[in-house]
Amino acid sequence: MQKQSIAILGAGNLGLAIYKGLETGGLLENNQAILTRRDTNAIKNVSHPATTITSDNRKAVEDADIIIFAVQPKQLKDVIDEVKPAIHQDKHTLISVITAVSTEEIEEMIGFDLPIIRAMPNTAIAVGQSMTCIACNKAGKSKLDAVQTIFNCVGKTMVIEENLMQAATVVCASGIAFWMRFIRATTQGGVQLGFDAEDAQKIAVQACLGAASLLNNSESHPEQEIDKVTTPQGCTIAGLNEMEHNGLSSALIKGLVTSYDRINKMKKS
Ligand SMILES: NC(=O)C1=CN([C@@H]2O[C@H](COP(=O)(O)OP(=O)(O)OC[C@H]3O[C@@H](n4cnc5c(N)ncnc54)[C@H](OP(=O)(O)O)[C@@H]3O)[C@@H](O)[C@H]2O)C=CC1
Ligand SMILES: O=C(O)[C@@H]1CCC=N1
Repeated sequence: MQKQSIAILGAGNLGLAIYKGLETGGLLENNQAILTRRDTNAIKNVSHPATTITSDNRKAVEDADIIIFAVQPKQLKDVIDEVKPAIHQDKHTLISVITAVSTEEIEEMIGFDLPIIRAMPNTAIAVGQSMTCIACNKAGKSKLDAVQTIFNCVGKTMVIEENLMQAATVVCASGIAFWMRFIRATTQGGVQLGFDAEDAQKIAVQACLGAASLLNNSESHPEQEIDKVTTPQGCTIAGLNEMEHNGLSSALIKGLVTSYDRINKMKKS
């Protein structure tokens, strides 16, 4: 890939996680990163020499080829108004990781056609394990491969239709929080059964990783793997059925749908 400057406008939780991913994925060896936020003192533990930290969004855009918008949804319009004069159709590729804002809405805010990619990574991007769902506007199709190459360095990618971006936000991005709660609850159970918290968490994390790897490394289905664990009249089926009597699968599905519906409300507010 030809040397490029990547500006992340809004180096908060996700913006910094993306930056860390670019660093650990080796993308800063040949490329430059520019990080912005208003309170630049809050950007900690950034020492890679190929990095500039600034609160000047417009200068960042002038100096960048790829611009990643990573501010909160309500902050986007002001940021776009600020940087619009520095955006050039033939120079810039815009990537937005912002929830509930379509490529069409971004195009309208900017006022002219240019490549816009919506990417929905998750915070595991910091450790190179994101799933990043990607969609684009018409002009963005020519940049899709290049953007996918970047996100492939920090996990896996899936190109999707933009109308699935809301579902991707819930399953992929919010998914990190949902799995964390599952791991935490397992840890709490482990503590009640006798492990100290540190050991209980280690076991919960490795069991979670193991379950994911079983599916990741084969064509298997979760129920096939469950059948291999559940000895007749054994402890696993007893525990699993108790969880289902208490609505485990139903609670998860309802939670996903509630998150999805919340995005619709964010769109209207
Ligand atoms: N967190 C996550 O896991 C995910 C988040 N997203 C989306 O990513 C976006 C960011 O989320 P998240 O990182 O959690 O939010 P944060 O609030 O942590 O980050 C937003 C950052 O934007 C900065 N910011 C605000 N206004 C400006 C401005 N005018 N110029 C430059 N920087 C500015 C803020 O810093 P300061 O106030 O100092 O300027 C802040 O650091 C959201 O749209 C969210 O929907 C998507 C997927 C996952
Ligand atoms: O909670 C949120 O709204 C954002 C989007 C997905 C993860 N964090």
